Amino acid sequence: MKNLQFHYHKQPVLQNVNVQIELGKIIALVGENGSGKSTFLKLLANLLQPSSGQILLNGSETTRGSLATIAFMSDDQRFYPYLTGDQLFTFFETQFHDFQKAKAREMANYLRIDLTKKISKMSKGNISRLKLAATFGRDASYYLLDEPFSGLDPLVREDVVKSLIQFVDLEKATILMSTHEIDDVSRIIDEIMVLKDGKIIAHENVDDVRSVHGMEAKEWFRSFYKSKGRTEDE
Ligand SMILES: Nc1ncnc2c1ncn2[C@@H]1O[C@H](COP(=O)(O)OP(=O)(O)OP(=O)(O)O)[C@@H](O)[C@H]1O
Repeated sequence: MKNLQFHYHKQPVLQNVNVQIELGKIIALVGENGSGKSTFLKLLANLLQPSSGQILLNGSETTRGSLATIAFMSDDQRFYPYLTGDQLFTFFETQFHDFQKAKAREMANYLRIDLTKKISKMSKGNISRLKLAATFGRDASYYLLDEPFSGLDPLVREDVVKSLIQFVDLEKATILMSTHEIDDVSRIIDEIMVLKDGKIIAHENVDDVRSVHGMEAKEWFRSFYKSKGRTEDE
């Protein structure tokens, strides 16, 4: 991303965002409510257009065509309510050439989802799990996940986090996920990106955080965010 800006009507939401996302990484996108995480992911997924600046994928600007390499999981809970899980997978097969029903079913099975049930009758946590199986059923290069753990209880989150590693070829793909649950993902992430008031205020490699600051990602994030808040408020 080069000098990316985004406004909703006249309200600036993202300002001067310059980041580079490499393949083969798991990245946590963190920041408080309203900091712009969903907007950022939607811009990357080409679902919103930047007000100015550029999003480059392998050196070229993203287009509708490049969506083929990007699998986006939204945090919208109103998700195809009239379909069953199985029908959803059949629909996804018609929408995405890289969708593999067998892979999606395997992940759904691992996450213990009843695919014969209508989505409108599923709990919030089960809808999140189904959305994950549908997203990772695709063979994409970039998986953009908006709050993938919303509605999941802590025990299930552990399984979900494990499945991320199991069902993605991390030699070839990147997972960028917004989360409020940094504790859950701190064991698997390579990088942490911090958004505050529409600006990326840090983008750190977790190994560097350990070696330079002598802290785990979650401790570093807490102390960093607090100190940033104080400096800006003063
Ligand atoms: N459709 C919209 N129209 C107008 N403003 C919007 C719209 N969607 C989001 N916003 C505003 O953009 C800003 C960033 O919202 P966004 O949803 O990207 O933040 P977020 O970090 O994902 O928040 P949360 O953690 O609560 O999901 C907020 O001020 C929000 O009110």
